[in-house]
Amino acid sequence: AQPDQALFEERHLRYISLLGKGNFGSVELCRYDPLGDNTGELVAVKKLQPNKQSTLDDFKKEVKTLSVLHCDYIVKYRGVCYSMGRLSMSLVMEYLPHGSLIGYLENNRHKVNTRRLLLFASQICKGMEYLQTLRYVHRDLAARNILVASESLVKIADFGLTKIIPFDKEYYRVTQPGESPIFWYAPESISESRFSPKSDVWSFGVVLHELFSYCNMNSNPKRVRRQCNTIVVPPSPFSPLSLIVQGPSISMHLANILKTNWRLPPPPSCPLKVYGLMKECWAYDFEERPCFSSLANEIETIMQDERE
Ligand SMILES: C[C@H](Nc1nc(-c2c[nH]c3ncc(Cl)cc23)ncc1F)C(=O)NCC(F)(F)F
Repeated sequence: AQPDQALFEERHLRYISLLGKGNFGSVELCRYDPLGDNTGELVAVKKLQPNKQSTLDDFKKEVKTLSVLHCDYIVKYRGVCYSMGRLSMSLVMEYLPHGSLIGYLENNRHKVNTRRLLLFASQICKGMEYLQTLRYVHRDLAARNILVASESLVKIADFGLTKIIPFDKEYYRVTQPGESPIFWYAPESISESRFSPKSDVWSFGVVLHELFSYCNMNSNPKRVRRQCNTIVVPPSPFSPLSLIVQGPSISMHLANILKTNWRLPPPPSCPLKVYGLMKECWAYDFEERPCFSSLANEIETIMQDERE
């Protein structure tokens, strides 16, 4: 295996705790301790539980994707660990002790001012800009999938839904959409399962909203299970939906209100210029949405003003 494709021997991977679960399997905190003296490094190990949603093939694609990404704003790939012969494999990544953005912002609200939120936003833009140079669409950009490396560094993680846009097309069309984070989805992704760099920009607008709401859950959209089409949305910015939506399907309902140009209102004490950025990302027509490089510039300009 190539040097960066490190091979981790299962017998030296010591389980410490469960970090979280997704619709693919789980991520565990482990210590890779070949010397057996607890001096080994802490790693995050993603184990696949193949189910209807995700297969070993999807997982191998996720490993392949992460292994070629080298960017300060993307969680580092460490290698793989095979068990049960080569039947099952785990993805080994760097462990970031501050955890995901959601928990961090809820617990450190006092420590995080507007400038810090804007710094995080510009880092996410730069990570996404890098991803797009390789023709990847993330498809699950959300605060829950951003990790906090330090008080001044965040990284994009969870490439489980990431796809490569074919060389001869400008977008990726998904055939069997599984459980969809529709409140982070652009209209064209909801109604046509069409994903492009501009649909990631729409999701980035929702991440901006999460950042400036300090991921305060009761002012945040929720993930809904597409299958059930019946959810109870607690009173939230999606208030037109804060009722039991049944029948034709919540996603068509959402697509319709987005068409009427309804959008999430600005989070409390969100700078107007930042809300302006969100609205740019939420242009109904994806051609009108900015690209991540221009978003990064606009954010840096607002950061200057915040400094004065
Ligand atoms: C399913 C896993 N969930 C969680 N992971 C961690 C975590 C802390 N520190 C970490 N260091 C490296 C990794 Cl890969 C995860 C964590 N904390 C809480 C979780 F619920 C996950 O991957 N979530 C996506 C993202 F990584 F973006 F947060």
